[in-house]
Amino acid sequence: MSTLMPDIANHTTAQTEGTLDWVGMSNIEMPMMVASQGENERMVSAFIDAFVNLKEPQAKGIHMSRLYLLLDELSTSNTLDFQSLVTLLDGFISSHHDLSDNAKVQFRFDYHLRRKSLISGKQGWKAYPVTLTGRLNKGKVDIELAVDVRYSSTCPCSAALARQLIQKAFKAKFHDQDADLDSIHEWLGTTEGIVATPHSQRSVAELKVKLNANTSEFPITALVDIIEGCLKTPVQAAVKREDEQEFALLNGQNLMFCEDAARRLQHAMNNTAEYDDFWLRINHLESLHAHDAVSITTKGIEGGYQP
Ligand SMILES: Nc1nc2c(ncn2[C@@H]2O[C@H](COP(=O)(O)OP(=O)(O)OP(=O)(O)O)[C@@H](O)[C@H]2O)c(=O)[nH]1
Repeated sequence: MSTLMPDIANHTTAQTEGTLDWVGMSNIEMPMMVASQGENERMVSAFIDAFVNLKEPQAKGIHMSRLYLLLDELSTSNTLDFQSLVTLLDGFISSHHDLSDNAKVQFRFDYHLRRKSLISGKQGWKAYPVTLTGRLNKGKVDIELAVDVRYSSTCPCSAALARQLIQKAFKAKFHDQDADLDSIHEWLGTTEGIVATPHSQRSVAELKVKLNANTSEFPITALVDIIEGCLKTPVQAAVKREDEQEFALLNGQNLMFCEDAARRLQHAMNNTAEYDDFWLRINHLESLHAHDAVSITTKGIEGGYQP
């Protein structure tokens, strides 16, 4: 059947000759079974980019269907883990012999985890955006895992300014009185007492790590735990009032600029030996400004991630 059909990719030459760095498909939607350390294998709905280079200047084009069908095979008959990702990249290149010697693939999906409330013992789902990227460049495999974690950050400068206003209001109210404990206590529970509150904002920590060849399942939960453990104020799922009060306390005790958050995460990652390299970006989606406060850093190894 297919011999009767014109085969442009095989039987014509390029209108204009030239090699291309990447050719492929973007935003392919497929379910994928993902293997993540400590979790049962889980189906996710992935958006996939698949590319090979075109090293033959006269060839009309690559064979998109071959990349697609290799992804489809992974989706229907296999699990996405470190080894199957490497095999997929090998398949991209071996299905394009003479045309390609580099390949890359990226899977973007939300990975859901059950997370506990702070105090009440309730649980709820949180969705973590995950990006898995594999590259096979001149025979060298490079597998990278990235995860975004949302959290709350309260501005230390704003908190200090608010405290100053509270002190001022206190002096104005009680300067000419012998303050008794009960009336101060009552006054502190009013908006005249706590006359100002610091601004805080929803914030996003983006963390990318290079996985080494000993990896099998992806360490998604481990990365989320590192980020949430060091920043202390991740956004919550199920929240009762006691959880909200604890969250307010955690915010008050973890005042941070974007520099503070980046240094905390940098410190935590430097104390973790498992990853060959890391890159992180902290985004504070300011409520004081209409723009974001951002800090970026890396492990700082030679030939590694660039900030
Ligand atoms: N290379 C290329 N293919 C495209 C593009 N847009 C759509 N296609 C289509 O992708 C389809 C699949 O291409 P191939 O993989 O070469 O399909 P095929 O010839 O049936 O498959 P093989 O026999 O394995 O080569 C073709 O129908 C192309 O027309 C494009 O921009 N570039």
